[in-house]
Amino acid sequence: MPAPPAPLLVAQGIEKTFDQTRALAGASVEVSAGEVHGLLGANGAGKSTLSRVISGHVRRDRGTLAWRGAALDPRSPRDALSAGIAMVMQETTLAPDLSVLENIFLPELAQPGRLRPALQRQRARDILESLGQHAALPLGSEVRRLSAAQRQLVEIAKALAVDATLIIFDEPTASLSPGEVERLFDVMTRLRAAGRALVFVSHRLEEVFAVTDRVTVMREGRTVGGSLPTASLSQSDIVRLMVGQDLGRIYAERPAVHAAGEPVLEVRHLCAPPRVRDVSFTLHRGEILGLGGLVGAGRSETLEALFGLRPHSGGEIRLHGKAFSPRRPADAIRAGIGFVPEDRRLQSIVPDFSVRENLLLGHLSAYRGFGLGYATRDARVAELLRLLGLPNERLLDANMLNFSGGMQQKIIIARWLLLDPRVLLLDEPTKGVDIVTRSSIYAMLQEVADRGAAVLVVSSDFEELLRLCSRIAVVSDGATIAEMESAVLDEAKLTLFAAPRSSMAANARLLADLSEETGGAAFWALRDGGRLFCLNRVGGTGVSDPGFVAGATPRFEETRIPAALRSAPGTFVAEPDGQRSTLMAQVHSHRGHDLGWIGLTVPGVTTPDAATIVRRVQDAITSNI
Ligand SMILES: Nc1ncnc2c1ncn2[C@@H]1O[C@H](COP(=O)(O)OP(=O)(O)OP(=O)(O)O)[C@@H](O)[C@H]1O
Repeated sequence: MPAPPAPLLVAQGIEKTFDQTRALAGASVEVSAGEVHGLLGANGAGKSTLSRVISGHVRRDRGTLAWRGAALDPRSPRDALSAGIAMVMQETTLAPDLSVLENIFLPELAQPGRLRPALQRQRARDILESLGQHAALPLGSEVRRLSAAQRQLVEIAKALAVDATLIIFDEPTASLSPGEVERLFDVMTRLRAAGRALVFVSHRLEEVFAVTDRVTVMREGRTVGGSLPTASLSQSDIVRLMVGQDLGRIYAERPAVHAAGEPVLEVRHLCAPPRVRDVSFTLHRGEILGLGGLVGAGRSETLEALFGLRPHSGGEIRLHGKAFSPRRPADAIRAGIGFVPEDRRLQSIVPDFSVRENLLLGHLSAYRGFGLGYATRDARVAELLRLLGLPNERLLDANMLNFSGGMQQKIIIARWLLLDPRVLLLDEPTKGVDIVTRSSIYAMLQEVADRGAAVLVVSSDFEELLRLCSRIAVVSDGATIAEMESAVLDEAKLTLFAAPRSSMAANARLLADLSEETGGAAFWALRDGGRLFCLNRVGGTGVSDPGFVAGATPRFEETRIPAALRSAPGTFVAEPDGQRSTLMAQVHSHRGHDLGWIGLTVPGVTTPDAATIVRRVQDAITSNI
């Protein structure tokens, strides 16, 4: 990479204290045009505060800011915006009732002399075009109807409408699924190529390596490594800078073959409108089961229905073999179910309460005084302190807000552990949590499962699902479409299963058309080492396995590996029976994920035409996923 040009922004020795908390104690960062600069650090290191100082949301106490070589002193976000600095926050600041277009041009700065609506529309289209996202946003749609990823795109377009040169992204990937993350990275890469400077805050180190050019690492409010080229660093270099010590393995070793205990929670065809249509899975004693899928697929709503927060209108839930229909959370808690929701701040913590009070909250709501005796309870609290890595019992009386997001999350999980739950439901348990805390949360969950609880984890982080969970059930558009051992899955296969129903149905139709045109049998298969799993097979008579079309669970069956795949992929190869030949062609998603193979078995001798048709289907599938 060529040496970056003179820095656009230089922040030096920034200090900031909130009440008692010293958030920044000498933080510095330099950002140049045309780079993606990672801002890293453990929870509470001061990344957000530094970002907010630069973008005018927070006033610094001490230190200097320079922008294009001149002193900068933003007193408000508007000041920073007029200099060309914008921030895309974790919680978007959009007006939900206004349209996409109205939001993009909401800042007065974006409307010099007030652009006429037609011009606004054209300008918004140009901006989205420059991001390669012209089709991604309906300009007239109300922002409340958009997905998290679309709202983020509106924020970016809003920054570009005022021609921001520096855009700070504060944990932009926390609520996105892998495909959406890649799309965001594509947008960021285009912004960088256009000469803009980007600051990227993230706890996911694989993302940092994927998208940043340089990184600045913070610890306890200070910069401990400034503008280091990402390519010169390893993951352990970064962790060492972040926490001052090495971190062992992040994920505990999963047993290769899961010895499942008896079923604890059996969910059959659960329907909980509007999102959950047909969710089925079985959760066993002592296992960690993942519920994977895209944001909006209905996973959180499934957990809410199981915890009595959302009524279900159909299907069956069985707990320890008995029908279970919770009407309110207290029903679920009494039945031994704990729930860690996605939004810590809104749904979980009581900010003004102490850690002790927050810990005991589940206990109180479940038992109203008839639970554990004081002595037992205090002994359990002491044990939990050890599990939490809290050094000092006095911290129990500290206010919850004194702790970083990661520590708050551990306290919320511990709240449920105090009740010895038989089932623990967790929604995105490591969202916004740094790598060190994440690793201790994984260890906590493993310990809970080892003690015999059944753990159900919703996560959009596919790597986390694959490494933490022994099995994964994938939900797509409100229905489970696969439930299998993590060992036979990888990120690409999860991506394939999680794809929206509409694109999978379109793919099944493509296979059906292929069968019809060639008079053969088309199928889609995934290779796993020496085995081939057939996903859906479409025979000459039409769709024989209607899985993806009808919304039923597709059979995911092991099949023999055709000669075509063993000897010459991409060409027709005669089958051993001498009657048929098969062609196997690899399919990728448009983002390059390996999606396995499509195969076509045709009677007799083949014509080159069939191969051309296969290629057409292959391309069509690629653009669908
Ligand atoms: N408005 C505020 N009032 C009081 N304390 C605050 C405020 N904002 C931040 N802090 C505290 O300042 C410290 C640094 O917080 P900051 O959010 O900047 O860290 P961070 O590195 O962005 O953390 P995370 O990765 O968890 O987002 C933390 O101890 C936090 O509790």
